[in-house]
Formats: sequence, structure tokens, C-alpha cells
Amino acid sequence: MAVPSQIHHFHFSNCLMNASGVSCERKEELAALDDSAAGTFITKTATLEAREGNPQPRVETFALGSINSSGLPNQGLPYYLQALADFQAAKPDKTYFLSVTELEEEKIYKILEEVEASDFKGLVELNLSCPNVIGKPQIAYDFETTDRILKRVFSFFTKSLGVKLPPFFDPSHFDQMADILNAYPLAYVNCINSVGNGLVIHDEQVVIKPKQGFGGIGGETIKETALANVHAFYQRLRPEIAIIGTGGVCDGRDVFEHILCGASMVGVGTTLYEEGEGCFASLTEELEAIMKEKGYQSIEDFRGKLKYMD
Ligand SMILES: O=C1NC(=O)NC(C(=O)O)N1
Repeated sequence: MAVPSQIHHFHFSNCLMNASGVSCERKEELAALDDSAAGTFITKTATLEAREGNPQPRVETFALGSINSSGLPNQGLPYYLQALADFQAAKPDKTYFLSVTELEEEKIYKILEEVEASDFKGLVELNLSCPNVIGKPQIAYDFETTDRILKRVFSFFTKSLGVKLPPFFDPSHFDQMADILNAYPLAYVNCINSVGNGLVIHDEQVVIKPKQGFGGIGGETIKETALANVHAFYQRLRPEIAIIGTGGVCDGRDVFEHILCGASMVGVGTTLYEEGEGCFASLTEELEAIMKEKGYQSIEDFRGKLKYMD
């Protein structure tokens, strides 16, 4: 039971994967993802050195989703490179994702130089959209900085690189960001990261400690924004740049809609957090049932074929 997909020459047995940050910080968590019905996994965003992240409580769910202000807690790049080498040795034909970022521009180049020098052979995701590092902006909301970073990264980086984008909400921003992205040999873009700096209140109090309760919103409530970003970039990007759709995936219908909007792989965050790795099997079953009912044999029968009104 699976719906295969691919990004460039990388083939995946199933089109579902985790959203970076959820159930993927430790090797044991990655092993559970590796053994699940997901076609692959992506690591928690790694920084050069391990990080504690923000004070707890920093992740909470609410009726329509989740809020988090984790602050990039992770085990540091060497931990993930070693873990990925072990997973790759066990499953030579499987492709994995490594997510990385850093808090200063010069360190972004340093961490990618270290990845470039490593034996990692999967896809690398540069996270340009963490909303939760106190005092730090979401990089991809600064077009000039994003362009400068990609220009310098591609002057030395030869592995397959994608970027994790925040949500955009204005066609002129879709246009500007797509113009930048189209100038570089990106393997993919991953739309979207959490909707930054939302506020969840219970009675009279915020529900997470960091940043006076402000945190990234995920889950059911962000699906329409996620779909719009997937489709907006699908409409604008060169076809060589694939799209991973992340955000608001609660059932097979949501997976179907992400693919209809143009996604080649679909990332699951809040639902994974709430239901565990078993969600990948149920989401796959639901997607297969929809495809069967509609007579679609494979993803390519409907990927990107969202219908407009005449
Ligand atoms: O990119 C990120 N997006 C999130 O929603 N949270 C994490 C984090 O805070 O570490 N990072």
C-alpha cells in the first residue's frame, strides 16, 4: 500500500514524509519514521552545534492545529550526518532528507560547506523560514538576503538542495520569490513552514512560554494557506524545481489536494505529532481510495491539474 513519487532522479516508494521538526530530532524518532509507511524522512533542522532551544512549554495543540516556538532544538550537524550514514548503509536504495540552517549568514555557508564535504547523498533542505529564534527574522521574508545567500551557496554547493519557505500572502511576493528561485538550480521548494507568530489563548493566558506565547501555527487551520503557496509556486517555478507540499494534512483528501496543486511529495506535521507514525499508513489508504474512485493510476495523472472556473 503506497503511492510512489519522485523528485528528479530520487525515487520514493511513497509520496508522504514528515514535516521537519516533528518526531525527527533523535535517531530513535528517525528510526520510527524509517520503519513507517512514509516514503522517506527529513531530519529536524540541524545547526553546526547542538541547541537546547526555547524554554518549555513550547509546543501545544488546540482545536484546529498546533502552535510551536521550539527555537531550533537539535543535536548538531555531526549527529545527523552520522545517523543518516547509518540509515543509508542499512537501506542503500532509500533517499533521505537533511534539514539545515544557521542563525548568522556566514554560518549558513559554513554548515553547507560541511554538508558538501560529507558523504551524504540525499537531498538537503535549507530552512529559510524558522519563525521562532528569538530576535531573528524569517530569512525568506527578505528577498535581497535570500537571493544573496542562494547565489553564494550555489557557487560551491553541488548536492541536491531545496529550500523551506514561509507562507506568502500576496501575488507580488509570489512573483518576486519565484523570480529569485528560478535563477538557481534548486531541486525543490518546500511550501510551507508554520504560519509564523500566531497566538493561542486558553481562558486568559497564552499556551506556550517563549516569546510571550507567539509561535508558528500548523495543522488544519493552515491548509488553505499551504495549498495556495504550493499552487502559486507550481504556477511560477521552472518545472525542474519540484514542490513539496507541507501544511494542514489531516486526511487523504488533504494529501490529494496538495498533489492537485502541484506537490510531488507531501509533508505531515501536526497530524504526525498528534497521531504518531501510523498516520502515514492511514493517509496512504485514504489517498489510494480517492485515486481509485477517480480512476487515477499514479500521481502524474492529477499532479498540478487543479481546475479553475472558466
Ligand atoms: O522552521 C521551524 N519552524 C517551526 O515551526 N518551528 C521550528 C523551531 O522552532 O525549531 N523551526
